[in-house]
Amino acid sequence: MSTYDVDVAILGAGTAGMAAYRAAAKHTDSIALLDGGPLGTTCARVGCMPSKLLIAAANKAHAAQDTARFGIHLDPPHIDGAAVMQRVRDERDRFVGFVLDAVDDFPDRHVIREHAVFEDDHTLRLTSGRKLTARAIVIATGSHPMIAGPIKGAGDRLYTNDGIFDWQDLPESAAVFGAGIIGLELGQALHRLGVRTRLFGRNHAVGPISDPEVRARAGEIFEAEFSAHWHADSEVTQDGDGVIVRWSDASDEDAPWHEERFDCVVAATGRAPNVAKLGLDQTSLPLDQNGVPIFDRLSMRIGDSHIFMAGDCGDDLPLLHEASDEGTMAGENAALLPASYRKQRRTPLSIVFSDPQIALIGATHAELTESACNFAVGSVEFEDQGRSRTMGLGGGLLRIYAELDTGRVLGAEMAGPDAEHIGHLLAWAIEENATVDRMLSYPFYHPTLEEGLRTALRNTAAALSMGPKPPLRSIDCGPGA
Ligand SMILES: Cc1cc2nc3c(=O)[nH]c(=O)nc-3n(C[C@H](O)[C@H](O)[C@H](O)COP(=O)(O)OP(=O)(O)OC[C@H]3O[C@@H](n4cnc5c(N)ncnc54)[C@H](O)[C@@H]3O)c2cc1C
Ligand SMILES: NC(=O)c1ccc[n+]([C@@H]2O[C@H](COP(=O)([O-])OP(=O)(O)OC[C@H]3O[C@@H](n4cnc5c(N)ncnc54)[C@H](O)[C@@H]3O)[C@@H](O)[C@H]2O)c1
Repeated sequence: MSTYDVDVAILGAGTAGMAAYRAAAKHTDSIALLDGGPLGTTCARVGCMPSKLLIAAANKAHAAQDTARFGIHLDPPHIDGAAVMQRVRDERDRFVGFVLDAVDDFPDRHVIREHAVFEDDHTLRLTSGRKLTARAIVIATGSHPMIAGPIKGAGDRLYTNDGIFDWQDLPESAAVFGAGIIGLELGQALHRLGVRTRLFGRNHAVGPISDPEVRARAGEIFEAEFSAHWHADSEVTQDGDGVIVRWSDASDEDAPWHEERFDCVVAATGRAPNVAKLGLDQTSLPLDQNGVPIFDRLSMRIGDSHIFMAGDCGDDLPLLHEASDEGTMAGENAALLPASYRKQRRTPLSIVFSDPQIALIGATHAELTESACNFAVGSVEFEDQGRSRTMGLGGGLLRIYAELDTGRVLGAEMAGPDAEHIGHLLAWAIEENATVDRMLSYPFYHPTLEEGLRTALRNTAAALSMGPKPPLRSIDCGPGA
């Protein structure tokens, strides 16, 4: 007979927590899924889905303004900001509804609508003051936007992803801080929706790109479309119902300072795991310098304890599909303790839904360089690539990294058209341990963007001394291949 109130307690009913719940429920009926916050998941409420809805509207507006070069002349489109935001909210609410229905399907006895903090390794204190003991625990508490430095000066004109999808209308102007994934996606979307936008980054980051050549190419394409400063010093002050931003180029101490007024600041300056308020200091868990428990990413177990991490709170790969995988592993292992299984992780894949899209697949350029791995690089530029050119999709760069001697594809970074699809093809091939030679044996249709992938593979084979360099633009495979 158990001495604990429940077998498995799960802190957080987001993507990771719900996956943990489903996995644990296959093995035990004694579960508490705890969450006192709004249900619906970060992904559906304030993350992946509403951001992609905003981007979809922005890309429609952009396409409607970009027809003249095809010989099609339209009146400039009228962007009805209130209607744009109405669709974002309506569709977002639909996605949130799907999640709420899923939670409604969980037995009431399993769901406790309260937050929890640790009193000791097995005891949780709930918001109501009630205590709950658990044999095993999964921490799946997510993350929150980090606000630090000059942007605090924006006062109540500061927005994060937690607030902007509830806007009733689009602002006239916005200063977007952070040129990471969220900043690029939202900054470009606001610009395309007619919002006067300026993007301020740090340390020359362009999304998550680590390859200097891909980063330079992406930066050049974005800068040609909207105002972006990849390494800016800035000062922000609230000015009535707006903000004044002063900025200069941080790479040059003699650079002049500029000043511009905006309706608001959108902060996309990184996210921090929700661990600080969990009372982890009351436990025996090992913590890293940021206070995040140190766990094994193949089992999600913290040391040899009965406590597991899952999702964004682990500060590892804060992406939806990773949160789901981690939740499943953590929930199953929590229920099966003392058995705890280690599982291979999937090939890393990260996609930014900007235009050009960005994809990082497998090992990054930075990881390979730091590990002193012997690798060769082959690339393709999409500016003159047949399909990209016919569709007017614009340029971009794909660079593929392959192991010397074996020809095994290790990774790739891309900023270019339809990187979401080419990224998947590469990730699936890496998952199968494919070599460049093997990938070149796959079929490629003409004229497609995938022919650009083939050109990059042929160039990689040449760089490995495993094949001839293709003729310029791979003309032997068709025009613009
Ligand atoms: C703007 C934006 C866009 C994104 N777009 C993408 C994308 O396109 N693709 C992609 O793969 N990823 C994307 N992400 C990342 C993705 O949304 C996250 O990786 C994922 O939602 C993390 O899920 P989670 O379960 O860890 O956290 P969450 O879904 O945030 O769940 C955490 C839950 O824990 C609860 N909680 C917190 N503290 C406690 C406590 N003490 N006790 C009990 N419960 C607690 C919270 O209330 C919350 O419900 C995006 C993120 C953002 C912000
Ligand atoms: N398409 C997707 O998969 C997707 C989309 C959005 C978010 N996400 C997830 O959410 C996470 C968080 O996204 P994010 O964009 O907030 O973080 P991020 O870490 O990608 O980027 C934050 C950027 O802000 C910069 N920065 C910090 N302080 C600054 C300041 N004061 N001024 C200017 N720049 C500053 C940082 O140098 C960094 O480049 C991502 O890591 C990602 O995993 C994924």
